[in-house]
Amino acid sequence: MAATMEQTFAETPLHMLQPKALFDFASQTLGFVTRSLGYREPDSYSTDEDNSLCHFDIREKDEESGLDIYTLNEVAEHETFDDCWIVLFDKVFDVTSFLLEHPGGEEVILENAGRDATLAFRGVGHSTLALRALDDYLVGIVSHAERIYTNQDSGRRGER
Ligand code: HEM
Repeated sequence: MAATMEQTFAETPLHMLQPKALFDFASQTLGFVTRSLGYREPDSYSTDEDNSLCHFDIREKDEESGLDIYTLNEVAEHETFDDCWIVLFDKVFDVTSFLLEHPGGEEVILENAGRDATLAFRGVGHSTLALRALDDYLVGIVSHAERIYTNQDSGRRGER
């Protein structure tokens, strides 16, 4: 519904208003104008998912895979039972919902929470079933400079 101005202010000449009333008038006018221009309180931005104007996705994507790029520092922010990411073969996985499902128990994954778990993962000798299960938890790829396995030139390091 369109915003409307208070009737009382509209009917009273400005010079007749007391300071308090003048202040109210000014803040109402400002509120009216800002709402008309589409301004909303910052809190309301997150709840309005339909408004695409308020949705910014500025994360860089990997050209080759199309995956979101994360630095290892960013991955390290997700190191708890409620928010657990790990890195396997340079890919980033959000395994939070998998922790309690993991046949090997949640502890072994939590020991590697927020970090590269490739060596631990490979050490167990996971089955192809386990490898396929990874897809469900993929959220991104490690930044190019920090990749160990998937850089095209990683095998040539040290030649220069
Ligand atoms: C998203 C990541 C992971 C997935 C999807 C996954 C999946 C699985 C699956 C399906 C199994 C059953 C055995 C098999 O099929 O290989 C298993 C067992 C196991 N996993 Fe994982 N796993 C993950 C991460 C890890 C990590 C990071 C570790 C760290 C050490 C780990 C350690 C184990 C262990 C110790 C077992 C038990 C092996 C046994 O009792 O024989 N897993 N995992």
